[in-house]
Amino acid sequence: MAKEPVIALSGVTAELGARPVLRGIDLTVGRGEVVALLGANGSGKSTAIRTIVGQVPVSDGTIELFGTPRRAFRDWARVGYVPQRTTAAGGVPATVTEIVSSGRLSRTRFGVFRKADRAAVRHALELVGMADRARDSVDALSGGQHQRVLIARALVAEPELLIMDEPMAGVDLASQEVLARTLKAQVEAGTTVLLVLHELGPLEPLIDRAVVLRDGCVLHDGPPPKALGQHALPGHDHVHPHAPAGTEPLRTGLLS
Ligand SMILES: Nc1ncnc2c1ncn2[C@@H]1O[C@H](COP(=O)(O)OP(=O)(O)OP(=O)(O)O)[C@@H](O)[C@H]1O
Repeated sequence: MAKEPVIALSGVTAELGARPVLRGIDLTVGRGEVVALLGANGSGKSTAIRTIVGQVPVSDGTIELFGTPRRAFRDWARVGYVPQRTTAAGGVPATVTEIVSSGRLSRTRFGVFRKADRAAVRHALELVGMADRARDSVDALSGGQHQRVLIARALVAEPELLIMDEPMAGVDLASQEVLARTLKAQVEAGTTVLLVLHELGPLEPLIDRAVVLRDGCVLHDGPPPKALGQHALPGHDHVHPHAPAGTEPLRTGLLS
């Protein structure tokens, strides 16, 4: 790859419990690239990105971030992470501003917020269209609004690399549009993006490359599938509407 790799996984294996979940993953994301990680439920997509951010230990292989072995990497302010959506506050009452501010701590000195940090929080909330909800409790938000707050939290440190786990899952259409627009602006500004998706959907125009996992292995690494959504991918269980009743699903896709 001509571009400097921002993420480089080589032969990565990982187990959860006794179960092998990643079985030798190679994955490179170059600077400025937008890579979608696709695959059926349970294929290991979340686990793959959780190894990158250090939440799942690796039993073999290597991971580098910005050319540095993950274990030695300390510059986490360069990385924005949006986990698979759960309640950010976990039942603890927190305001939208508090959640987003927590993403800025890595840029502060000893956690002291200066004017520029407060401006960054405001700006991140504006980017995702949530500035008018800044003082609200996150408990009062819809799923889509919640997701916008998590994305603002990831953007507020102005990361060079964004890693997102299913950012569009359970998100209403209005929020999907806001998120697609926000992401487009980030990509145009040169941010590198690795994101888990179930289908390309509204983000399709932004995706440079798709990596498809099956059973913890890379099945495809190349241009995103054309005819969009899951139908384009081999492994998709697909019954043709005109197929005779009782026909076995045609296994053409990767996603099911
Ligand atoms: N904490 C855990 N302990 C044991 N097994 C787990 C754990 N978390 C996930 N797994 C298993 O690991 C496999 C991969 O899970 P992972 O969440 O990485 O898949 P995924 O491709 O992201 O799926 P989804 O699209 O459903 O999020 C699955 O079979 C899952 O059941």
